[in-house]
Amino acid sequence: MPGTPNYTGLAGHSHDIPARAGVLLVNLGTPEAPTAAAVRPYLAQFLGDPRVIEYPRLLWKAILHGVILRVRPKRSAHAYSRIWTEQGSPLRVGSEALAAALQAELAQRRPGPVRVELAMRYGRPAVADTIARMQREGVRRLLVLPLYPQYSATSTGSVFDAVADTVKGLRWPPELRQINDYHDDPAYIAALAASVRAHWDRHGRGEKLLMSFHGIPERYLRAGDPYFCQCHATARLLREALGLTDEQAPMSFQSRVGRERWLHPYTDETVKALGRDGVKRLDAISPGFAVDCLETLEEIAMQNAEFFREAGGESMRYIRCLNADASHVDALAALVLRHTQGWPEFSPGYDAAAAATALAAARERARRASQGA
Ligand SMILES: C=CC1=C(C)c2cc3[nH]c(cc4nc(cc5[nH]c(cc1n2)c(C)c5CCC(=O)O)C(CCC(=O)O)=C4C)c(C)c3C=C
Ligand SMILES: [Fe+2]
Ligand SMILES: [Fe+2]
Repeated sequence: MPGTPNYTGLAGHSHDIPARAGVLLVNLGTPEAPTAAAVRPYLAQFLGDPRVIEYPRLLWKAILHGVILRVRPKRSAHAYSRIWTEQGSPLRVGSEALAAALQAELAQRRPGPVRVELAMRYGRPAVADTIARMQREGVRRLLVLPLYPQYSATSTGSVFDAVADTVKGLRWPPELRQINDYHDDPAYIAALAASVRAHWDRHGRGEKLLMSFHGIPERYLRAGDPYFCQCHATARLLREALGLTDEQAPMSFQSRVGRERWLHPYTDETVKALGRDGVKRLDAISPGFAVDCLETLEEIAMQNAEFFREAGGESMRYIRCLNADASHVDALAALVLRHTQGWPEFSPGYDAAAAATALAAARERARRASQGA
């Protein structure tokens, strides 16, 4: 029988629940509403993270609270209001849809009780709350999959911090595995290439395909962050899959904040230069984002498309992220299966019926205990 038998005589004790495996998808997080009041606490948590801003702490806290959090929330809220949907923030809606689709796919491919949950690094649902709840519900093995194809200390590394902090506080932490990155995963690259080809079939082919990745300060690259090289590797593999040259498919880095130098070339300068150089129809894709968000829908599809037109281009068409597309779900499911080898819940021969019976019995014992029977 899966799980640890309960020898304690304490009904509802944590041993009493059959073991299950969990997959925790983690994305960046997003404000609760497109308003300055909702954006402020989100930005305070995000920009207060020492993984994101590597700067002398006291000095940075003073700048953050004294200057940035007085100005930026209003500006960001305006940008969010341009992309907000009836269901809420695109990042949340897309991430939830992806988690649900992955849950369904894994349930089909594997016999065991596998739980897929979504947490956010900043805002809600918090990583700590989600892992603690999964633990209470019997998750004894946990795979953490940050929704960042390329590793950066600022994104993936920070997710691992949150996981480590959580595990420290648990009496009985789950067995833990973490996926660092999947920037060169063949199924992921194939899914990206297929999405570009589908776009070409529908809209015709632009003269160039711009691949824009989120930037980070160049200082972090020099300190050893592998992000820049992983972005280059993704870009090269995508070019190869599509049969394009560096010229036909340039890459760039977007979203810089502050005055220091970030990774080059910058996306805004690149689209302006392409427009000036006589490119008329430009395709753009963001292969560093699993799910569409402010940085793709507002910054690329709206802002940079406008920069391109102002510089003389005719139209820049944005190719959406893979979101909950079947090809994306298939790629992530295969990734999960590779990283969970040896876990009984994912292995053929797992007795799902026995686990379900044990779970029902444990629930019944807990119900009786709570009624004082
Ligand atoms: C100022 C430092 C920042 C670093 C370093 C950084 C790295 C980084 N970010 C992402 C992914 C996303 N970032 C998003 C928004 C966003 N990013 C920053 C700043 C840094 N990011 C800010 C201030 C914001 C908030 C919006 C704004 O005020 O401009 C998002 C979108 C969130 C959403 O709600 O839609 C994503 C996704 C990665 C992958 C990364 C390092 C590689
Ligand atoms: Fe960011
Ligand atoms: Fe941005």
